[in-house]
Amino acid sequence: MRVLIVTAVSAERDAVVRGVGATAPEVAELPVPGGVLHRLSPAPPAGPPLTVDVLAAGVGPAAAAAGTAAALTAAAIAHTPYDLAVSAGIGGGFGTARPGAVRLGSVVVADAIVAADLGAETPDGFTAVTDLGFGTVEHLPPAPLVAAVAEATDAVRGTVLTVSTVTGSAERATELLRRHPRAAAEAMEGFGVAEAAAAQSVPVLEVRAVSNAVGPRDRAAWRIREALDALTGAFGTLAPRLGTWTWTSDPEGTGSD
Ligand SMILES: O=C(O)c1cccc(C(=O)CC[C@H]2O[C@@H](n3cnc4c(=O)[nH]cnc43)[C@H](O)[C@@H]2O)c1
Repeated sequence: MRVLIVTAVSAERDAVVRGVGATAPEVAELPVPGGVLHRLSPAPPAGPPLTVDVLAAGVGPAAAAAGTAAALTAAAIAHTPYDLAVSAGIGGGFGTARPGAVRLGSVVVADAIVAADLGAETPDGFTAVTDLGFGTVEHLPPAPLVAAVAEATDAVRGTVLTVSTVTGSAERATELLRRHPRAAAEAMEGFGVAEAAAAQSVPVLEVRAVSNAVGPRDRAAWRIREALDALTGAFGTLAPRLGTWTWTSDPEGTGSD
């Protein structure tokens, strides 16, 4: 079982490596085009041997897609393809101020990965590329895997939006929630990882630890340290179990929000 975990920045990669490394020391740093894979081999309680590679590919969906594609392709050429690609990092949580909503420091597992700003502005408002007849705006991680990961890590399940611009106003947050009522979090890379994975028929997962509320920009209120610690905790819990879970991918990679 081989798993590729893609983060945006090195602080997120290091948080994931600390979590996975709780049950396995890092065994290698391997160059891939545009980055370095940090390889770990956690011992699963059962099942086949597990290799986990962690890559910081850069901020935004384009960097995420480029880094993921490079790593997946290098592994496929070496006849050691990955079984799963994971987008991981911190993210903004929707409705963090509401009772019962996603809280700072909590973990979100995506049951849908949605490109929220891939489309066109029209006189009638935003139109997704799919409504213009192009491509896709959504990828669905395998439901059994999402359920297993959410249960193991006590995570919230919901749509995770991918945006190229961090939301900075209450109006934008409200508009995103109107279009995506199941949105639990937003980040900037999940859809890029998912597009690259889908191109090679590799299942995808997205795991986010909530560092801030989606809404009016208040960088001083971001709780990055707490979110990185939550990310470490989540991957410490789920990494050794990855090899014990089975899942089937959604061959269409599409669905409704
Ligand atoms: O300043 C630091 O120490 C630091 C440490 C780790 C990560 C960061 C980042 O700024 C990561 C950027 C990354 O975070 C995601 N993110 C977080 N909150 C949001 C949000 O509200 N909306 C969209 N994206 C968010 C995003 O995926 C970025 O790539 C800093």
